[in-house]
Amino acid sequence: MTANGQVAILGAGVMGETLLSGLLRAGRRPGELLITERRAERADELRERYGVDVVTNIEAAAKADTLVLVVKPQDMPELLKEIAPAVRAEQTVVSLAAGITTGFIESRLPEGVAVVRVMPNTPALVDEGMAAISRGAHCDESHLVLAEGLLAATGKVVRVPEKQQDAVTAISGSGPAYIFFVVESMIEAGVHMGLPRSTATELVVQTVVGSAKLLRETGEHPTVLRERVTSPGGTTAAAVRELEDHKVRAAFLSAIEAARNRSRDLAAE
Ligand SMILES: NC(=O)C1=CN([C@@H]2O[C@H](COP(=O)(O)OP(=O)(O)OC[C@H]3O[C@@H](n4cnc5c(N)ncnc54)[C@H](O)[C@@H]3O)[C@@H](O)[C@H]2O)C=CC1
Ligand SMILES: O=C(O)[C@@H]1CCC=N1
Repeated sequence: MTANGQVAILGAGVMGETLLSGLLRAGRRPGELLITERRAERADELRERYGVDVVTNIEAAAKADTLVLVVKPQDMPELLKEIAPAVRAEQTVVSLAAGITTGFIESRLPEGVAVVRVMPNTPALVDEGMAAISRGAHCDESHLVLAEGLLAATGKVVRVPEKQQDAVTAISGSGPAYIFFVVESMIEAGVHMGLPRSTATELVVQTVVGSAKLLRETGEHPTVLRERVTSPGGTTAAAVRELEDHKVRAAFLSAIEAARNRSRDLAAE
């Protein structure tokens, strides 16, 4: 048993499985983990794949020391109503749901329960996740350390004030989707110009991985790195001019603000 005791993941969809598999890769034993899942066939699939016990939400709330809530924001009220009678003040509740505040969760659980809000992202599946955590009203350092221990299994973790979580959700939570959108667009451009799809895909994926490593390993500002690619009067300058003409920078700003606003609205649904 680790210092965190037993961890239950309530809702084992895309993000629940991502966390589950990361914790197992990081050395947690299947016996330290429990999952709950509304879809029976999905529960069977995960039990078989990972050797973890599948229990009901009430059983998870009664047994586990840490409850990680990974259902959709819209399913959160029902889940909290179901587990509230079994939750105790000595447990830690960790929520990965976009837009759901710690206050929303605290008001639906017994008084005094520590709630940590987390915004993870899917690169956690390959241990390159980015997670931001925020404390609720009843958290102390030990609860944040516990949440960091869970998320550090699959990548980087930073602490942010909760008021920044909607912006974080719009940047790193949804962020992988923007990158994949750019990747799709670049591959399509290659295909339009006659490259075989497999060649275009290999070129684009390695370019994205290489560019990400260059950013991380040099610590250089992206503008500096972009300027180094941009020869005077050359190909990159021609391309960047088109991106500016099509207001791609403004489109990113609007898109990311829309994601932030959507995160703010989710708790009200
Ligand atoms: N997919 C992503 O990239 C990210 C997702 N999140 C958050 O993670 C949460 C889950 O998202 P996904 O995994 O993408 O959704 P998903 O739909 O793949 O997974 C949710 C799972 O919860 C199950 N579920 C629903 N109600 C339940 C209940 N009462 N008891 C037990 N299981 C229940 C569903 O059957 C489903 O398998 C959301 O709140 C989302 O905001 C956060 C960051 C990134
Ligand atoms: O799209 C969503 O609502 C979730 C939260 C961040 C990424 N996926």
